[in-house]
Amino acid sequence: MAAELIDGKAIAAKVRGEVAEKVRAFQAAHGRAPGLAVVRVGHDPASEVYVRGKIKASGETGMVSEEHHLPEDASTSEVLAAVERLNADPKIDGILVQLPLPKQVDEQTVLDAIAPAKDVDGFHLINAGKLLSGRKDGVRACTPFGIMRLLREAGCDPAGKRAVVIGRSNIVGKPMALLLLEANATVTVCHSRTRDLAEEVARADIVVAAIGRPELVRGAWIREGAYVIDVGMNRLESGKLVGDVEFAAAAQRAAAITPVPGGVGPMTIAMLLSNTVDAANARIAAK
Ligand SMILES: Nc1nc2c(c(=O)[nH]1)N[C@@H](CN(C=O)c1ccc(C(=O)N[C@@H](CCC(=O)O)C(=O)O)cc1)CN2
Ligand SMILES: [Mg+2]
Repeated sequence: MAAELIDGKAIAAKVRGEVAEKVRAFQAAHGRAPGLAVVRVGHDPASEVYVRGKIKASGETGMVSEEHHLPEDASTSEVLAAVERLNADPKIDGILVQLPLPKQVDEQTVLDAIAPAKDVDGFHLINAGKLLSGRKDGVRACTPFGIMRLLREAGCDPAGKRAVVIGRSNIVGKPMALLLLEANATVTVCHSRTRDLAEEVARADIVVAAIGRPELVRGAWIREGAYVIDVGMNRLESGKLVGDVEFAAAAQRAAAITPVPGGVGPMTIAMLLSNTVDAANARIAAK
């Protein structure tokens, strides 16, 4: 393997250390720890694991966290009522609603009900709009924000580079493209209808794959010396977890690449904690 491995686990541990330092300072100044509330609806097994990870990691930084679990058949109004209670709770600085939600729940209505100042996932329309309009005071979505940190730690300055983002979801692809643009990259967003994905990828100095198709991005497409970030998490029938990039072949050509697992995933949780302590400080400053 020629490429440097971008170790998301190690970088996430470093971010958590920085967050713990900020939590100590917050506690000393305000006599309480920042508070995070996680709303989980139903019994999605992966969500159970991720939420447990979020609660555990927040506790390890010294934050206070609580999980609010609603039944599988909860209505949009019931989820909204839980969010409203948390919006009004002065001990809570950050709220997130774990996705996906059961199909009867209107996801965007729920996300837009979270007070923007407590929206530590950065999915509220106001925070998405602030990112779009170049405002620095909004909350940035955790996965793309974590990827910007991974690139920085790998020594990649996106300014002037060609970046290709594969995937156009609201939680990864679109905010990723905007963060790369903010960092002065020349950004192309590709998706399932892109005519020649191989050609687009071959031109890219930075590739962010977030399309959810196992090993769609072939190693031979990667430009020599590119930075490759794999957001994909695809569980094969064999039980093996693979990304959206053909890892071994891509690593022969890339300058640096993230593994799956142990790349982007751990950063999502670390950046959530970072957003929460920042939200706690911003709420105090706004009083
Ligand atoms: N409200 C939110 N919902 C969801 C988000 C989100 O950011 N906010 N992102 C994903 C799930 N997610 C966090 O919530 C998440 C996914 C994966 C990982 C992770 O560390 N993955 C491991 C591999 C895990 C495995 O073996 O299955 C890794 O990549 O190393 C962390 C967080 C959707 N929902
Ligand atoms: Mg729905």
